[in-house]
Amino acid sequence: MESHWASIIAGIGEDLDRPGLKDTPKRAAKAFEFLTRGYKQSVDEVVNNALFPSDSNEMVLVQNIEMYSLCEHHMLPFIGKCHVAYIPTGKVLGLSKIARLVDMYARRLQIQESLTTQIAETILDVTEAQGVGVIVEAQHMCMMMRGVEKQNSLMKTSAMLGSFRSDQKTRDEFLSLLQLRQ
Ligand SMILES: Nc1nc2c(ncn2[C@@H]2O[C@H](COP(=O)(O)OP(=O)(O)OP(=O)(O)O)[C@@H](O)[C@H]2O)c(=O)[nH]1
Ligand SMILES: [Zn+2]
Repeated sequence: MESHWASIIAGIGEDLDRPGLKDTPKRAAKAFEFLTRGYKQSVDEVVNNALFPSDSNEMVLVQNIEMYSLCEHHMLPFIGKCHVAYIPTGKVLGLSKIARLVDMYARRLQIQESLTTQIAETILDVTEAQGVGVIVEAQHMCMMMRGVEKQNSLMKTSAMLGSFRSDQKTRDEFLSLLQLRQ
């Protein structure tokens, strides 16, 4: 990646030998490795068996998980929040693991719709929940810094699985819990 960053810097007409840019290809390569580190993670490793028996069958919501991703079209950041809810059936997932799973998928090249679905399907798969609801709201730098240059548009996507899809009351409970506190 380092040599490719050097070509990009040369490509924009910059002087690779100027002192300020001397280590930039190396830094940029390292930064991009970090920004896409989700490719090196797996669900099993992230979850680390942190599933705990519980007889709760009430909704669990983790709200406002901050999220940084890169759009797969321009490789520019999209930044926002993710809200994840599920209804357990006998076991609950370690709280931090929900945020770690969000990060694992966010730290890849993504479109927001796929990111949302991947998070929801994984939580359903891991917890064997009765249902899962995921909402992502994000601002896309490719729409702000360039292109159509809209500073205030917010993209909201949702994925509703199981009872969150089939049962209107569950869906309503999710949305009202979300509104209790922003
Ligand atoms: N659906 C969806 N579209 C996205 C996402 N991130 C970026 N895009 C869009 O991907 C599209 C790519 O369109 P193209 O016409 O191929 O590329 P472009 O010429 O750079 O498009 P503009 O952004 O309109 O200048 C744009 O409309 C982006 O807004 C995302 O997460 N979901
Ligand atoms: Zn984009």
